[in-house]
Amino acid sequence: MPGLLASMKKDPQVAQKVSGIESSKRLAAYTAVDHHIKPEHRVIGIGSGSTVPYVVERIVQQGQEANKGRVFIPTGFQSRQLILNAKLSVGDVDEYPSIDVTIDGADEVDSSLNCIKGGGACHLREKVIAEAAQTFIVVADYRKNSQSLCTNYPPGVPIEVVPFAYGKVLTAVQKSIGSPKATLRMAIKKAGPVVTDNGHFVIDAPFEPERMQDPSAVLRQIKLLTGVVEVGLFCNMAKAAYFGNEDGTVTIRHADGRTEEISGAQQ
Ligand SMILES: O=C(CO)[C@H](O)[C@H](O)COP(=O)(O)O
Repeated sequence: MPGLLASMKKDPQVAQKVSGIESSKRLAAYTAVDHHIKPEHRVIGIGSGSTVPYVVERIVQQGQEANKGRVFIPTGFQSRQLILNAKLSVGDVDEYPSIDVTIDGADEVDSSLNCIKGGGACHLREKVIAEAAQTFIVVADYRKNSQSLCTNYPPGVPIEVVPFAYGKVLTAVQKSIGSPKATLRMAIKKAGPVVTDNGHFVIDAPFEPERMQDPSAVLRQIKLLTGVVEVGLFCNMAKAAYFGNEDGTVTIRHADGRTEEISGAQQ
């Protein structure tokens, strides 16, 4: 899509909006790093997506001394490249099963901090790295801040499946789980389906927002289907979510129900 983005950016109004969204992502990421990546943290999980590069950028700004002796655990190919390009040390969760803090993006976050993740098809590793962390923090722009899941993210819930079982799982998701419009995610610059970093396919399952009043129940139902590897519903996992706003403020929602509006980090 780079051609489309380039032509959109030529329209001044669209260009302003795009750069507004980018600066909202950066604001959320910088503020979350300032609040949660402390000198004593040695093992840090790095998520995937377009907001996370700003997380790595801010961590690099903490300086070589702060990052000496730290190891960064990626959630997929993209975040591994980010870590390597930033000249930070990379590790894997099998060597470091206990992570101090993981910071990751999200596709949608509800008022209880339940998240839809997997827009980049990385949600299996993302969930492992989030679960391994003592503190899991979400960073996103204001568009992801929602009351109820499946309101602002039309593709719905990403479901990673083993390839040979996709037809059976897709039919079950459509007919038994209640997502009649669920589809197999197709690749854009490759003929055929998206293949994850783990060699699996992804089904995107939109649900009515009412169904998402209890996302844990939907998660349990989908996870019980044989052939499902992981579901992009992250329920009761995040300690806080940071949303960058267009006016330069950051909305922080905490797991205990508190919400703060603060000025974003100095850039
Ligand atoms: O879950 C993810 C990838 O699997 C991403 O964290 C999610 O898609 C958010 O990405 P972005 O920061 O580009 O909005």
